[in-house]
Amino acid sequence: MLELLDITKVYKGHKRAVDGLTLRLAPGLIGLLGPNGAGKSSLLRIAATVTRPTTGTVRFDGADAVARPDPLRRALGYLPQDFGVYPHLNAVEFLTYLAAVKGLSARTSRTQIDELLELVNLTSAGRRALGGYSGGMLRRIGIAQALLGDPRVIIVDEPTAGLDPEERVRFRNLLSSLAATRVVLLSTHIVSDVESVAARVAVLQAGRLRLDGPPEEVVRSVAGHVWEATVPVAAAADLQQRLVTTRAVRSAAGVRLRMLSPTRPLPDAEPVAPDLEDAYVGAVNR
Ligand SMILES: Nc1ncnc2c1ncn2[C@@H]1O[C@H](COP(=O)(O)OP(=O)(O)OP(=O)(O)O)[C@@H](O)[C@H]1O
Repeated sequence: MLELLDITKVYKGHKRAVDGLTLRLAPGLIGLLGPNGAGKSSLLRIAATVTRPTTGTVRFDGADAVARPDPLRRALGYLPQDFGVYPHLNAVEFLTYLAAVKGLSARTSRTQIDELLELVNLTSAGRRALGGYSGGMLRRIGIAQALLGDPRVIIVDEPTAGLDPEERVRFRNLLSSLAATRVVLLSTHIVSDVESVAARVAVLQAGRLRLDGPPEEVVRSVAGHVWEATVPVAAAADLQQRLVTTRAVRSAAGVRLRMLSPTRPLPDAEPVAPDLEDAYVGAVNR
């Protein structure tokens, strides 16, 4: 449905932010994971037709969406990382304005705004000026605006930043249910945002795809390479410098280190089953 084909993005005077990347998206939740600067936002801006790729093609339903972006724009809900609001408008006024920009009729807009405020749990705050909203509330308004017009393609850039744990779970479940019939592309550097809900996980590092597949398959990329050992507190910091560690948990006995290594990294290290966090750390350290 949405295809990003051999996409490269070079900013003036910079290295390649996206480097020859191909991603074909079908309905379902796709988690785009990557550390800061990996190129996630650049790729999402290209997919959302906000930026043009330096080279490469975006296709939507088979048609060129770089040359003719309107069909994709009409089908799209996008939450950019730096989403801003008009502080003097209240939520209903702000969403009404955006609904008009999207071309929704006044009646559809009223119904949808009521439903969306309910969905993001902001009905009672709908008439308050956005300037007085907390970071989490603004994020939820950002999510609501992305869903205006019932888009077939939903692109959300680090949508859980600033949400509290309860809101994160709510939001994960919401996107997961939307993904039953829609393309949902979500970027994050937090593995747990996508771990239980993504049908597909793509790991981006330095503008390139390092891993791409269903979570079970991605996890298999580090099978046999994950180890755990308890080490003295005094030795832990040095070992964490020398080894690729995916977790360090303090206990009464010392520090339980979880490490990635093709061979046993310490004499008393035990092999353990890998998880998505291990696969992610493995891919970005390769
Ligand atoms: N408008 C721009 N002009 C110049 N360089 C840019 C621009 N936008 C991004 N970059 C650079 O491109 C690279 C990728 O940035 P991008 O924001 O796409 O990564 P990211 O994975 O989204 O990271 P983050 O999570 O920190 O936003 C970085 O080196 C960044 O400095």
